[in-house]
Amino acid sequence: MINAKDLYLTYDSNKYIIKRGNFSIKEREFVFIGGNSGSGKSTLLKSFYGDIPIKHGSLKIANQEVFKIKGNNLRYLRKDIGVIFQDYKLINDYTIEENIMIPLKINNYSDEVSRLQADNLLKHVKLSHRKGFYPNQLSGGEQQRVAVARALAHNPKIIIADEPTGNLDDFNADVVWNLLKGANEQLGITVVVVTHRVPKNLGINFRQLSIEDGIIYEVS
Ligand SMILES: Nc1ncnc2c1ncn2[C@@H]1O[C@H](COP(=O)(O)OP(=O)(O)OP(=O)(O)O)[C@@H](O)[C@H]1O
Repeated sequence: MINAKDLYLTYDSNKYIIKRGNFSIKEREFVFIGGNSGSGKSTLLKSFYGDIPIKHGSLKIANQEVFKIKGNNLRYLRKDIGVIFQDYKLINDYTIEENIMIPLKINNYSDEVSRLQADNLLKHVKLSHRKGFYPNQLSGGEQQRVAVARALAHNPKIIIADEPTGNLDDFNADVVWNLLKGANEQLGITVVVVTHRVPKNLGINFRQLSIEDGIIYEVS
């Protein structure tokens, strides 16, 4: 699903953030990426959806060579990917239902189908009763559940999450881990998560990678 060969990533060509990256992540795998602050974890995740200015080597996501994709065609890559951030990145001017509809609209789903899908996902993340609320009327844990629903909305093959529980207490972190586990187990979605806190007792098989001095290591 994700294949990197001699992957190099840099923002300004003076210093490579990722060097000689060789790894692969198979369909349906659940993978954690660790490493010290500033080691390049977010940079690596960004490269998965084509958001790095300078890159060398090969990076294939769902059989698409990311580095060959030009401009507007990135939307075809992003069709396969759902992204979750530590700070939720919901749009405050939109209701939570409308937030979940965004990836559906981008991918040309009709209004009717988008609304239906958003409402099903709101039910899935147990927020149907908040449908017309705006993000700033929700707790952090609730906002992250909306972000998970938005990431799932367009039926992606891969979910990429950057410290998805970084702002959450243990209870809300567990809710998010269970949603990601469900996406992996029940929907067969490949999940790649950057985290400092690998959850205990996740209850599924997972693999761990770590980044040190720009080099990606297999931990387990
Ligand atoms: N847009 C950017 N332009 C230039 N340099 C950047 C940019 N974003 C990140 N960097 C640099 O790249 C390096 C890796 O940053 P990155 O955010 O990938 O690390 P990280 O492992 O995710 O860190 P953290 O755990 O603190 O979030 C850092 O030295 C950072 O300063």
